[in-house]
Amino acid sequence: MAATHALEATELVKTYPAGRKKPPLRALDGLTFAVPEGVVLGLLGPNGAGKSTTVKILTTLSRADSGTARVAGYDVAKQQDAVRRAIGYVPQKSSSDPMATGVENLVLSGRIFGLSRQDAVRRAAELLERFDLTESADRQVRTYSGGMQRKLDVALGLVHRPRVLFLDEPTTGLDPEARADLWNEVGRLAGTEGLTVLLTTHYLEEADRLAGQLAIVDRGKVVAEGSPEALKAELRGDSVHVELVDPDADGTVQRLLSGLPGLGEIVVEGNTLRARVDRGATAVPAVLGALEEKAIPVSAVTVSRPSLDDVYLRYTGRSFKSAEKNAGNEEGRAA
Ligand SMILES: Nc1ncnc2c1ncn2[C@@H]1O[C@H](COP(=O)(O)OP(=O)(O)OP(=O)(O)O)[C@@H](O)[C@H]1O
Repeated sequence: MAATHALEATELVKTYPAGRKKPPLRALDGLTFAVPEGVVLGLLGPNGAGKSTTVKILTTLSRADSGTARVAGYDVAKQQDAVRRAIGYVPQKSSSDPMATGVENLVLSGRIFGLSRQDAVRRAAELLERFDLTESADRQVRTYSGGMQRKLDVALGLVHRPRVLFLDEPTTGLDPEARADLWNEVGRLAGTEGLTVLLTTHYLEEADRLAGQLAIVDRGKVVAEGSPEALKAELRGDSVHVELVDPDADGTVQRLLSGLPGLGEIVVEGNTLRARVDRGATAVPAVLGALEEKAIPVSAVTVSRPSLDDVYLRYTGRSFKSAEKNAGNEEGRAA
């Protein structure tokens, strides 16, 4: 069945019980997005934003309280078997058997998906080649590096030739080189093989690099959607970041700068001040002058083109870093 969209989520709501006498936690609060075939969709959000809950619903491991979702054209609530056949799922934790070899893991997985022994062996060889693991095919997986294990995990998700692949935080814990290697592999899968990929991540750089389309998730909702380039291009002008020597405890800096012309979206978090300006070259002297006049010491200033962090800030009112930091302490969102 040809799908207009390979992935489609409409107004998904999911609540979890939050314990005695507490209102239920609203993990998804009307989450909506749509992705055409062959695109890498990045679901970007801090811990607790609702990414894993979304993936669980789309892979039929969990049910939404309300709303609908379709994967490869199939309804996740009503056509679960068809959805399961159409998807590959690479969980955060490896599903390979560390005591078995790479090729044994792949062949077993192929057999579970119903391939004949001969087809499973052929598919395993193809995938080992594809992920540059042929030389290590006969070694136990426990001897693999982190990057090799992750590549094998992705290969395991592809054994049955799915149309949509789910990657849950695929590069967490990998060193920069292994991360870049996996980024190349994933980019190739979508680019040359027409696979649709849903990738969850809390790395801004990963989202920027890999996602053809990005959905920024915050508190159970998609707050912004588009290609990373388009989202950044919507923010005109420059970003100014000022590191203050002391935190702006009483809001003096915020008030002071709010009065300056040409400065918008001023956010002060601890020692860091961020603002959007039409032109960095003219705004910086004005900002520094105003701070100096009030004897507020500054340790560093940078001017840059808008980043995804600025996009996040624009739509949520907080920086990505502070949202990550606070995610663990948050009381949760009452339903
Ligand atoms: N089984 C559960 N029972 C109760 N609360 C849950 C359950 N699963 C998730 N939650 C809560 O729902 C919210 C969304 O969680 P979810 O795991 O979807 O977020 P996430 O964006 O994937 O974060 P992470 O990057 O940490 O996996 C969080 O506040 C989380 O604590």
